[in-house]
Amino acid sequence: MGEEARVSPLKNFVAGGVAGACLLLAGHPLDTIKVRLQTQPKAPCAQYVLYRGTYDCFRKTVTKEGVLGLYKGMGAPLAGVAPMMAISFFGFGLGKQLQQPDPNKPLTHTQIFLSGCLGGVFTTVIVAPGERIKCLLQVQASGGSSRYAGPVDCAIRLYKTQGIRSVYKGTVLTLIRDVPSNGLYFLTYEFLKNFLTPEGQSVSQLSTPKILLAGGIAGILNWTIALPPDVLKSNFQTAPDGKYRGVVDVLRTLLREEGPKSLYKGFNAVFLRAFPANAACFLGFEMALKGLNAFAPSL
Ligand SMILES: CC(=O)O[C@H](CC(=O)[O-])C[N+](C)(C)C
Repeated sequence: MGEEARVSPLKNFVAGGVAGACLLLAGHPLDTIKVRLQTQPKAPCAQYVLYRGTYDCFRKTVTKEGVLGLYKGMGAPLAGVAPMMAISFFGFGLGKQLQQPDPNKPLTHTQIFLSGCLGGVFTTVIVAPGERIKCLLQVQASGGSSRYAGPVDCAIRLYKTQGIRSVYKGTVLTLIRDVPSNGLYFLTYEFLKNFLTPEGQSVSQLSTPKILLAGGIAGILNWTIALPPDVLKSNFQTAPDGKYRGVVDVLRTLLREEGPKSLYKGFNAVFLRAFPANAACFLGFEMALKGLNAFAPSL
């Protein structure tokens, strides 16, 4: 695919951390809205619905909790998203390196997709507990209760009451969400980078607007397949213990109670966030990588 430079999983790791910080700063407010919409209690009739949509949720959150309300639950992701993206980019780089013994031989689309999937497998170790804690905090804030004082308190209480299984509740759904979507994410970005590079130029010279465009579209496509399992995951991770017997049970219950449209709950918030957050993410990655290539070329 016209990739020229030697892939360094280590550089990918560091630059991926920077990418994660950019992703979070640009995207967390809309993530809060997404989780609140996805998990709001089912109302007996339209009149009693807590949030009528993305804008209504945004307005009510800001009115009731101030702008900082949109950044609720950011403690866990702050400690989680930068490492998560670092691991994701590392796994992607490692997957590429393992499949590309000769750096001059371009990888196929399938190989790039599989490299991205590897990143998704690696990240689940920290994403599953991070998402469990983040979703519980986001939902408790919208429900008006304050059972957990913060991410650390939440993690300790989950662990103390039901052990590590409770902290890792939702792991299978996290894998279902993140493995294929990670593959599509990186494949889309690499494909668009090559597609947008003018004939005879190097992909490493791609302009900032084109990087933003490729990153934004990669984010959108990633969420197109990640959203249905994400809805199931958010509901499963925030449900009282024993409410669902497993992954299939959440799916069946949601389809029975709210219909197939419920699998795309939070659609507007997700897609409003996906473009800017992932555009910022890939721009952060490319800038950090450039810096590393200049200051630590042998890393
Ligand atoms: C589904 C998801 O978490 O996507 C990440 C980007 C985002 O918008 O949060 C990227 N990645 C698939 C690499 C985890």
